[in-house]
Amino acid sequence: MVQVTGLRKKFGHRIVLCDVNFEFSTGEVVGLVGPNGAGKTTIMKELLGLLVADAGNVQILGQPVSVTTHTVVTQQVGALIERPAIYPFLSGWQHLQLMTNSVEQMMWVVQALQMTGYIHQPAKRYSLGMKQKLGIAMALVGRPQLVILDEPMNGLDPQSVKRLRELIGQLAGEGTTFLISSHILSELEKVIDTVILVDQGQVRLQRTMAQLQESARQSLVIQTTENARALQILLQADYPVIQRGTDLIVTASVALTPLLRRLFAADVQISKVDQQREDLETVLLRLLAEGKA
Ligand SMILES: Nc1ncnc2c1ncn2[C@@H]1O[C@H](COP(=O)(O)OP(=O)(O)OP(=O)(O)O)[C@@H](O)[C@H]1O
Repeated sequence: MVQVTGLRKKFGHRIVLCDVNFEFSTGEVVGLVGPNGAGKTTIMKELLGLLVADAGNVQILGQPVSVTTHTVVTQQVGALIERPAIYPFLSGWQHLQLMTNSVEQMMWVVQALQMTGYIHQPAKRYSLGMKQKLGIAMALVGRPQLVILDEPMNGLDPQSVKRLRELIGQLAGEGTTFLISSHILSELEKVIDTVILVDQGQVRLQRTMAQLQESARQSLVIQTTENARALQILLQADYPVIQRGTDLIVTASVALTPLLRRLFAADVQISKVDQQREDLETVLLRLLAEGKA
């Protein structure tokens, strides 16, 4: 669906993208993540042919994209980059009419994003979240094959975030491909299949969620009535254990029974045992730090 090779971009003397390469397939939901200023929005703008590239190629559905060649973008791609472009005196409905002739599709998206109550009001009366939903609706209403969303959860209430997540899942199930940037990794990880991590204008890693889950470290959280003694027993037995507040954390995947047996043998009372797995944010931060090291 999307293929990016050797993409480079400078703003003045500042290198913002240096040799960006990635690709993904039809039906994938791809998360584009990275620190502030990493280059995510610049990559999205390059994909849409909105910025001149200094070098490299972008192809969508096998067709080249640049500032002068973007037929495939106008026909097959829906996008919301930074803030939605909204005309204050037009209603939400009139904005949707700019994107499609299909009343059926307009009704579908208004209902799906729960915008029925205000869709006929002038957009100047919309709140930040209402404008954001309109921007998302405009990206989706033409039922494009590829949808590019830059921080789509910005300004949305929890119910709308959930609704958007369900909608992305439903459309992806029907074959729509998504590229979504977000800093809310806890939300993003619920919907994406693949992560592309960008830092300082380079792709640091591209992994499927299944691969990341495999590399997520497990830890064991234990609470006892005598943490100091329990800590000593576990350290003596060479367990990698630290104390954090009232928790003892064993920072590796270990067999539970022998560990508990040691504590029972010393008459330590255990009040909680919990297996935890690193979330997406922790795994990515760790992989990024390991890569830099
Ligand atoms: N029009 C521009 N002129 C000059 N510098 C720019 C311009 N647009 C972006 N930059 C710079 O390019 C770098 C990458 O910006 P970009 O917006 O792509 O980052 P980002 O990963 O989307 O960040 P954020 O998560 O904060 O949105 C930043 O250092 C930014 O200051």
